[in-house]
Amino acid sequence: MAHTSTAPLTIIAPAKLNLFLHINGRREDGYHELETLFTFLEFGDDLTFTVSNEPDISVTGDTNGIELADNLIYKAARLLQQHCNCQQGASIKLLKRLPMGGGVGGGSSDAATTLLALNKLWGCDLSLTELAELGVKLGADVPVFINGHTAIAHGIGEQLENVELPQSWFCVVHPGQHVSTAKIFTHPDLKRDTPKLKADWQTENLGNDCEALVKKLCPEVEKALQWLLKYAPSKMTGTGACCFAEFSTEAQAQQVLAQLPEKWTGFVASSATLSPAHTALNAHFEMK
Ligand SMILES: C[C@@](CO)(OP(=O)(O)O)[C@H](O)COP(=O)(O)OP(=O)(O)OC[C@H]1O[C@@H](n2ccc(N)nc2=O)[C@H](O)[C@@H]1O
Ligand SMILES: Nc1ncnc2c1ncn2[C@@H]1O[C@H](COP(=O)(O)OP(=O)(O)O)[C@@H](O)[C@H]1O
Repeated sequence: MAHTSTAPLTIIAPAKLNLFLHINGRREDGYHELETLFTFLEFGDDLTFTVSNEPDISVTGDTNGIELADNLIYKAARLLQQHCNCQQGASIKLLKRLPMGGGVGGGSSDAATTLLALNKLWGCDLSLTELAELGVKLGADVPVFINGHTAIAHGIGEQLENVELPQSWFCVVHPGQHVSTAKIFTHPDLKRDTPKLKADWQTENLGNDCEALVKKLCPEVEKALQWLLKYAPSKMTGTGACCFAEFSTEAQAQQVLAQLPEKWTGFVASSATLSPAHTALNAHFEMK
């Protein structure tokens, strides 16, 4: 049944990190075969949904110059509305914390949180599998945010194998450069020939196949990786530009963040096995 209250509901769109990212090959359609370990962070954008009985959809707040029709939040809402022939609409307000084009999946996470929240609020009642099938039309990263569990992704990122990892703390640094995912994936120098994982893989020794190319194209990424390396092993997430280091306590991660050069921004957050968006939605709808 549709949610009848029009009270605003705020749900997080969490960041993700790729704890490793291997590229195993390139398909004929240009997409790449990947193996990558996704974890969620307890840090992200906030989306506030107010449902209405008119079919209009608006997105306000920190839209950062993105046209409404291009905003992944708007695209996700329209896709669900059309798919379910839903007569209701929504106004959605965005509080942006995640750097755009930063490799922490902000746009994909915003899209996934929109699908998850409106599915409940409009009473569409699609399963997570159905939502993920809709979501992949918006981006290869959307299904992992719909699935909502720490996972290794195979295929182009849409085939998910849930895994359990101990909780860690991450210091994430954004070295101020925007990296276009499409530019990295179309670059002739990208490493695309890593063999598939063996059964006994260990996270610690696995890297990011985009890192060498992005370091060459974006010197600030190389500098951020070197800076973090003074404190702990450092890696880049996704196609960059954010870099991160892992710690066992919050205090250790905060100590590193406190030293961050002023020209960069960063944050500290713990990992979460279950996506904080799912946790928030489950808590809200169980209380109803
Ligand atoms: C590689 C990752 C790792 O998380 O990079 P980040 O974007 O997070 O940095 C993602 O899977 C990206 O997912 P997403 O950002 O949703 O990708 P899309 O919008 O579908 O595609 C952006 C561009 O990347 C290319 N692309 C994407 C995924 C993939 N497996 N192979 C590709 O070649 C597509 O050809 C497209 O030109
Ligand atoms: N709501 C949104 N938030 C962020 N980016 C968006 C959004 N809607 C569309 N985009 C577009 O998607 C691109 C990739 O965004 P993002 O997901 O932040 O990057 P990444 O996948 O590298 O983390 C942005 O450069 C922007 O043009």
